[in-house]
Amino acid sequence: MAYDTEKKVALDVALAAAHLCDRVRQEIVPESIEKDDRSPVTVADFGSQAVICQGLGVAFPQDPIVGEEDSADLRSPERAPQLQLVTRYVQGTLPTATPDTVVQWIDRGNAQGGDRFWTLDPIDGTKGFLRGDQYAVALALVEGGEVKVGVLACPALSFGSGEPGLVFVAVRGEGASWMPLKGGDPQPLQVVTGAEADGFRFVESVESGHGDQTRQSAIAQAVGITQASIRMDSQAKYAAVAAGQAALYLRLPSPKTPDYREKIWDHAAGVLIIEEAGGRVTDMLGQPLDFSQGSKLVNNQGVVASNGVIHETVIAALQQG
Ligand SMILES: Nc1ncnc2c1ncn2[C@@H]1O[C@H](COP(=O)(O)OS(=O)(=O)O)[C@@H](OP(=O)(O)O)[C@H]1O
Ligand SMILES: [Mg+2]
Ligand SMILES: [Mg+2]
Ligand SMILES: [Mg+2]
Repeated sequence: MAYDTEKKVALDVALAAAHLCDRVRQEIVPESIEKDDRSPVTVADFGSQAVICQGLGVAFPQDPIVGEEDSADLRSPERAPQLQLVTRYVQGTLPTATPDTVVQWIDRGNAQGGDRFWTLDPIDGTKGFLRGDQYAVALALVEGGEVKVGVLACPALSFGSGEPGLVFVAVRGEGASWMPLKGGDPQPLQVVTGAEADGFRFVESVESGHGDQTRQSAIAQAVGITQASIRMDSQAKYAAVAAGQAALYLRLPSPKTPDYREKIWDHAAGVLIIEEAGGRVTDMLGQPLDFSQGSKLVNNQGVVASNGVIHETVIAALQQG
């Protein structure tokens, strides 16, 4: 099968990183460091990026990695205690890790892209991680501008009464599946198509600054979704649509940051998982997301991810107002 090795390696490294994040949250109250853009990062974000970049570097030494984090925020002398703590957690997976190797591994994620590259969000939804809510380790392989492999590990996510901890994986053309993080048989993922729109739910961010919740509710109502939204952090929202828990994920530009361009690592894995589960993902104009322009989706604004069936109706509603 195509991309068999990539899929296996991506799953292995994402699972190792997800266990690291889970351990951090079980064992300490992670402190957040403020980055230059004032967004938070934690020892778990750095540890997750180190573990994944180390593993990808061994398996695919030629592949660039476009990752969210950068070790510059850890290298200053006053951050030495945090770097020690990151190193201790990385040693849980890679016993020979030292502060020096950890920063080198993290900085493998500083690449710009290319024809074939990986994109990594070591913790998507850091605010959710800090709050004790949803977060995801998100890893995707992009080739020729197309996402080919996507993995989302969601340590806090469960369906119904199941135990928390799920992983989602897709390979282009080969479908999408999920399994428990602790192991088990893969189960196919399929978007919801059967019900009438008034039985559908939609998902949106917890953080009001990452979208336009007023407009998102209005659009959902315009397409016949009458129930309140499910608010969830991270690309767990994509997983919810792929698994049929919701029919629609809306992420419209926030009125506070109207010119914001989405980062590729916030979407690549989730997009493929929904597409391979039978759904559709575009920007708010109905155009495909363009992953060939570096670290940002410069050619797109807003994200509409759906079960496919309602997609055109949603885009038409957006064009009306
Ligand atoms: N203004 C604005 N508009 C849209 N998106 C933004 C914005 N600012 C930040 N971000 C990105 O949001 C990522 C988390 O998105 P979520 O949908 O998970 O939001 S939330 O977790 O509910 O807060 C978050 O990813 P992480 O940093 O990995 O958590 C950011 O990349
Ligand atoms: Mg993110
Ligand atoms: Mg992140
Ligand atoms: Mg972040």
